[in-house]
This record gives sequence, structure tokens and C-alpha cells, in this order.
Amino acid sequence: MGRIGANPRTYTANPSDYKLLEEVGYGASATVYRAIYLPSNEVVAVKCLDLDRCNSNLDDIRREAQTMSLIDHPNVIRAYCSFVVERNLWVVMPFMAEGSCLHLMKIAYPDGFEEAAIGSILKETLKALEYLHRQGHIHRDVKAGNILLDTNGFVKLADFGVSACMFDAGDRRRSRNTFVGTPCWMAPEVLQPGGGYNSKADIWSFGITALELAHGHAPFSKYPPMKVLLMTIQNAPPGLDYDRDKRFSKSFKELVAMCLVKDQTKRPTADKLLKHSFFKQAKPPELSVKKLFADLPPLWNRVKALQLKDAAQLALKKMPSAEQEALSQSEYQRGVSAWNFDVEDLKAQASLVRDDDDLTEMREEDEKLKSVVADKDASHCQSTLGKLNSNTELPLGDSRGKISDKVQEAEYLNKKGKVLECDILESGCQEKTGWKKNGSSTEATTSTSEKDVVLSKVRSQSVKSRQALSGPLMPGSVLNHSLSERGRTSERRDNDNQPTTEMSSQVRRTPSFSGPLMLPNRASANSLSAPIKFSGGYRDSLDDKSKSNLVQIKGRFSVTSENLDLVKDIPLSTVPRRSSQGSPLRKSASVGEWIFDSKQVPLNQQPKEINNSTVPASVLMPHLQNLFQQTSIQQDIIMNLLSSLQPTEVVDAAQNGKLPPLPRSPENNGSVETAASERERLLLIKISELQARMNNLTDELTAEKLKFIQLQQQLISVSIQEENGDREEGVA
Ligand SMILES: Nc1ncnc2c1ncn2[C@@H]1O[C@H](COP(=O)(O)OP(=O)(O)OP(=O)(O)O)[C@@H](O)[C@H]1O
Repeated sequence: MGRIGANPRTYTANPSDYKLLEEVGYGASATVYRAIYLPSNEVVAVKCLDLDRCNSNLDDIRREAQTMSLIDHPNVIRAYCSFVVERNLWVVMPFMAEGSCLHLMKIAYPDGFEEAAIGSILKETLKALEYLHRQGHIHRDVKAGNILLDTNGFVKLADFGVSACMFDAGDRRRSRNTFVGTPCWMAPEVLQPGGGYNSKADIWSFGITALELAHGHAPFSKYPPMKVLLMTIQNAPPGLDYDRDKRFSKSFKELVAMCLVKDQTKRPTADKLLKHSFFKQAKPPELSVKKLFADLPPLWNRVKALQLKDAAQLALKKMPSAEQEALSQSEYQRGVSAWNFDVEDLKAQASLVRDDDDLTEMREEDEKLKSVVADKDASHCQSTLGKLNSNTELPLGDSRGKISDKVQEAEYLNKKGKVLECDILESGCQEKTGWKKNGSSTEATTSTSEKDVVLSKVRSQSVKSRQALSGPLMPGSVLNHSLSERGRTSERRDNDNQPTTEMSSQVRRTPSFSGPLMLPNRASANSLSAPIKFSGGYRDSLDDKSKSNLVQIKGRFSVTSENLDLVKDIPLSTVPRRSSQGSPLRKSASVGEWIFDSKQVPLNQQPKEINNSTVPASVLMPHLQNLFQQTSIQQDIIMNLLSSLQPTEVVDAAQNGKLPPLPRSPENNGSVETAASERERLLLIKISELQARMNNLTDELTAEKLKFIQLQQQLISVSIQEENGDREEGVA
């Protein structure tokens, strides 16, 4: 690949010319190091992309390199050169000493920046976007994590990891089912295949980034990705709130609202946005941005603190029972990762979608963690570390460690409960002396060497030995580093006696376990409960058909005119529909399983008196109510499952014996779709029967209620009469 661009200073494509120092960032597919370019003694950043983990093939990478080679703008980070080292692509860039806006917020501004700083950062970012769009590129991953700052407060947009020329496919999909991007920041049109998208998708992401800088996190960032996708498509666009965001000006609110318009044609271009009044008052970054990190410790210490915090969060999730779920969740909440996700993953994930109640639980869990962490004092932390060092040596530090994938690592971590506990404690120490900028406390805790050892052991993973990549990424720059070359590199490092001696030949993986979203096999990809047919979202050709019939979006499910035809004779309007939030049901992690609220009485446990017609209404009523509720719940389940089924799945399920055989009428001639519709029709008839039963029960219930009221009235009048009688006797 070699040299990129027309940088006057030349950089060799030889890894031994670079001395990797501290880790300063990590993302879905890369770890970034501060490094010294030895021939000129210059500080640079080296981004080590793990080719195994990044979804890209060599063509994508070649395209990325070509894209980068065309970049020449002060607000866009450029790559000096790039080359392949083992299973990694090294990209040499200018070192941005203050890291990303995301890191800065996470460590010191959890509630976001002040408006003046936001204005400067956004303006510089917008200049970068305007340039890229003018060149025919879509960035596709605009977010605070990709806005880098240097010591002067200068702003550069980074990461072309998923960028590509807009004149190619014009479509984010790599294959029919696979998308690339970061859900929180993704525009609705990107999530809805078919329509295509253009540079306006970056304007949406820019609007989300504005909210991220204002609040410290992107909207919906606490939700699991499936929910984010649906919320982006179905909900009104997020924005700055009149009440909650009083601290922000009207023009800022207006700018955000202009970017976050669902109709991409109504979004302004970057060029037009730059002329917005909000940017007229923006100060130069050296005035408004530089002061943000005036008192903060060096970037690498901040990054280390964040990693410890992540490790503690993962530990809390008690792997491996929910190991990958926790990992994904943690990854997601940090908002660092670019996501490579596909429909099958999403289907699996759909079975894990939590409702708001569950999110509250999650938040409570987080709170619990904080209090656990806060309760541990520094000395306890230290002593545990000591214990750990003597008792629980991990075999992970070796570059040829045996643990070779993240799941194994997770399991391993779980077995070594002490290690995890220690991570929590460490995090506690760290949190106690964090750098949250509240005016006074900006003191940094320097990580102890023990911490370094623990952290690196927890994270360390050997990169599989492999053949060199299959050829040059750019003409004339073939780099096939032989073992002897690598040996020289590590030898040199050993001699340097640096704390990061492993780094060159072995690119460490971070504890983030980021990367493609792979969820546990708790739900099969063919899950009946997977909401495949949501409005927009991922549809294949079969779904496109139903899209044209879309009539109504109901929660996770869409109602199409086809459905309506089937049910037009059934008075569904009388069926009480329940929102998932109001429902006493919770969707369990496993497919199609629903958990009833513990307060519910199962039907088969109803008391015998229920069949006795002489039972008083007061006894009968709760049971009838219960019955009523459960019947409507069952209706809901059936309707939801019906809505989420794809015709092919119904057929498959029927053939596998999971459902009764599908009836095949002469007209449908065995056609899959008609058979499925027939099956739906039968199920709907069942529903109407259930509904009729329910109506009868409701009538009975009402009659019983009336009787009960009459009896009560009689009772009252009798007792009044008795009282009157007593009084008269007394008088006499
Ligand atoms: N040139 C640089 N100087 C200093 N820090 C950097 C530099 N480039 C990247 N970083 C840091 O490393 C982090 C990860 O880098 P980057 O976003 O390029 O990786 P990635 O794997 O493509 O991430 P993702 O795809 O999750 O956005 C950034 O968020 C930033 O904090």
C-alpha cells in the first residue's frame, strides 16, 4: 500500500521504523497507538486494524486506502502511509493528542460540552463533511468518537473504516443482509433498504452527533440495537428539548432540527448548513475547545481509565450466562463501536429486546455497580491486587497465549472470578479519583503497574499466526514481513525496555470485545418471535411486497392491507390491544417464550369453586378478570406471532412439525404464500372463537357484578332497617 497522499515528509512502510508506545484508542476493528517514527523521531499515531475482525475484504481495504489518498483538508485526518503486518493493517496518521470527543466526554464531561465548544467542534466537522461531499464521498460514520482533537483544540474528522465512494454501489449494504455502520447515528433511509441514500445520511449523523456533544451520549444509546433501529424508523426524530435543554440557544436547537428531518430531501447540504446563524458566532477552536482539556492527564491514562471501567461493567454482567449480550450492551452503551451487523444477528437479538421496564432494571444494575464500586476503598483494592498477583497468574500475557477468541476469553474471565472482582475494585479506585470536570477535581490517578499487568493480562490475546496477506494493496508497496523481520522488530523493542514490548508483533485486543454483533445462540435465526416484518428495516424481496401494503405500524409489528383483508370479518377492533409496556408479559430470552407476571394465576390452578355457580361474585370476579386478561394476552401473542411470521417460516415450521400441517386448497396450488395466508386465516378464526368465548365471559361477569351490587344494596337496606328498629326499641 505504501505512501499515501502528497505529504512532504516521507514515511516508510517498514514496521520496525515505528516504535509503538501507549494505546490511545480502540474501536470495533482497530487499536490505535501513540508511536514514534524513528527515522525522524516524530510522534505519530498508528492504527492497527485487525483484518480478521474487520468485516472488510482486501478490496474494501484497497478502496479505503485509495479514498484516503485523495484526502487533503485540514479538518480531515489523513493517512501518511499504510502497510500490512501479519494479520493487521497499520495506518500511520498524525497523532491527535487529545483523542476523540467521545473519550473526552466519557472521562470529563459526562453531560456534554458547553454550547461554545460544541459550536466550534461542529463547525470544523461540517467543513470536513462539506469537503468530503464535494469530493463525492459519504463518510458514513460521523460521530463524536470519530472527531479528534489535538493540543491546540484543532478538530479533525477521522475513520474512513466504512467510508466508500458514493459513486459506487451507493448502498451501505455489503451483501443482501449485511449493513455497516453505527445504529444510533444511522439515518432512517439507511436502515430502510430499497430507497438508497446519499450524502444527506451524513447530515443526519451530524445532527445526532450534535445531540451527542450536547448530552454526553447519542439519543437511544442506552437501548439495544434492535430497539434503536425501530425507534429511528418509527419515532419522531430526536432533538433538543425546549424544557430540558434550556441551556442551549434557539439557533442551536434549530440547527439540530434541520439535520434530523426524516425526509432526506428536506435536509440541508453541508454547504448550506455552514451558513446557518449558529455557526456565525462560533469561536475558533483554540479559544473554545482547547480549554476543555486544560487540566486533564495525558490521553493514554484517560484511555486506560475508560478500559478499567469497561472491564468492571463486563464483570458485573456475570459472564458467561449473558456473556455476549453483556459485551454487546457494554459496547453499545459506550457508543464507540462501528457495527457490522446482519439480519440474522438482528433476528436473534430481537428475542432479547427489553422493554422499558427492563431498561429500568438495567439502569438499576448500573447503579448497583456504582455503589459496589464506591463501597470498596483504595486499600482493599490494593490488597486484592496483591493477592491476585501472587495467586492467580493468567496465561494470557504471552504473545502465543492459548486463548484465541473472545468467547473463550469471556469464559476464562468468568472462571477467574478473582480477576473480575479485581477489575471492579480497580475501577472503584479509578472512579474515586476520576477526572470528571466539575471545576475543582481534575486530578488523575496514575495507574499502578499492577493494574497495567492485570489489564494487559485480561485483554491480551495472541493474534493467530498466519500467512502474509495476499499481495500489495497499492502498486509498488508489497510488504510481506518475514518472521525474521518481525523478530528484529520485537528485539528492538525489548532493547528499548518499554512497557509496551509486545505491541509491534502482537496487536492486543481490547476488553471491549467489540466488532461484529454476534449474540448468543439463545434464539434461533428462524425465531418465530423475531420481528422480521417491521416497518422498513431489513426486508428481502418477499418483504418488499408487504411494504407496499403497509397500513399501520403497531409497536414492533406492521399491519398490512393483506392482513386487513384476512381479518375484515373479524371484529378485531373490540379486542383489547396491549402495548408491550402495559402488558404483564415479558418476552423471555428464548424464542417465543413469554413470562407471565407472577401475580397472574395460571388457568390450571384456578380454584374449584370457579365451576360452582353459587359462588359469590366477589370470589368469582378476580378469576374472571384473570381469565379475561389471559385470553387477551393470548390473543396478543397470536397476533404478534402472526405479524412477525414470514410465509416461508410458516411453511418451514409446519414441515418441521412445529405447527399443524398447512392446509392446501386447490386454488392455492400449493403456493407457499397462499398456504401461509390460509394458515393465518385459520388462526384468525381461532382468535375469533376465543374472542366470542371471551365476550360470553364478559357478559357473565357483568351479570355477576350486577347481582353483587343488588345484593350489596339489599344488605345495606336490611342493616339500615335493623338499626332503625334498634333505635326505636331504645326510645320505647
Ligand atoms: N490519529 C489519532 N490520534 C489519536 N487518537 C486516535 C487517532 N485515531 C484514532 N484515535 C483514537 O482511537 C479511537 C478508535 O479509532 P477508530 O475510530 O479509527 O477505530 P475504529 O475501529 O475504526 O473505531 P470505530 O469503527 O468503532 O469507530 C478513536 O475513537 C480515538 O479515540
